[in-house]
Amino acid sequence: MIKVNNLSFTYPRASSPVLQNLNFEISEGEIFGFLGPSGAGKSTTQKILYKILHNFTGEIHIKDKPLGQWGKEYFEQIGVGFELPNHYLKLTGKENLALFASFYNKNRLLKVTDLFEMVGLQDSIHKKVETYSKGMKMRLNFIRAIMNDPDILFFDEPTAGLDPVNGHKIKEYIVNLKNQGKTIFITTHDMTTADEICDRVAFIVDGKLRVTEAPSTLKFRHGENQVKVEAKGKQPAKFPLEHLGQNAGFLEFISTNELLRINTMEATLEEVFIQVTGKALKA
Ligand SMILES: Nc1ncnc2c1ncn2[C@@H]1O[C@H](COP(=O)(O)OP(=O)(O)OP(=O)(O)O)[C@@H](O)[C@H]1O
Repeated sequence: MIKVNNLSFTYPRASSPVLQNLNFEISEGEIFGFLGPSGAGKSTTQKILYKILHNFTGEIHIKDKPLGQWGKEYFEQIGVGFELPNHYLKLTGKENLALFASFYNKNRLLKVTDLFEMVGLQDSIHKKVETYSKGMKMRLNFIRAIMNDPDILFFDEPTAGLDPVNGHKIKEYIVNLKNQGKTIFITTHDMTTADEICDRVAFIVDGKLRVTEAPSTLKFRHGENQVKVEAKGKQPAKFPLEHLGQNAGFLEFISTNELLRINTMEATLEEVFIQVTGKALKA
């Protein structure tokens, strides 16, 4: 769905590139996450993909067509959830969406009342956005991004600054979109969000991609290939995962003790990020 080859980009008047030879692909129906510290180049990459920034080098194909060959019809195919919602505060929620609806082909537009209902804002549809909380603004931002029923969605830090309940809701909506077959590209600092919803993640630091992989694969590869078994009144014991079913020590341990917990010793995504990049993500 999205193919990026050797993408580099330098801001006008900047002395060095902010993106250097990025290569990645995003398949149809996939949630792909760009993880990296502040200033790594996540938003810049997305802005290039949604055609706010031009003059990049390298090749980008969207639905097998070079990005440069897409005209205005491209904006019917994509939806963008910006990091900082830029709503018209003096207008109501409904009026805000109506304004954006005018940019799109009417045939593809989803019903406004359905959208508000979907994110639990039906009671606030006629209220001015200045009265909305941050979580409500983010939900409005979310439905604005999907109102034209696009095939490809870009979300920049979709859960940033949200409380756990609102953050969870946004994650749920994103996963629902994936289940409808949408292709979703998110950027985030938030490892938990990435781990929970992304099919694959790419680590970006200083404009360079380090790894692109499924979170579960990364956590497993960078963890210890062991299980840790905890039992009542016993020191926790570790056993290699390989041939675990034939490991006499493991079998004896689990059959002769009152078990409390068995865990694989996989790394967290945050630990993997630090191992791979040498940097903490919340930099
Ligand atoms: N308009 C601009 N002109 C010049 N440099 C810019 C511009 N916008 C961003 N940059 C620089 O490009 C680099 C990458 O910025 P970008 O916003 O893509 O990072 P990011 O990974 O999205 O960070 P954050 O997580 O803070 O949003 C940073 O060093 C930033 O200062």
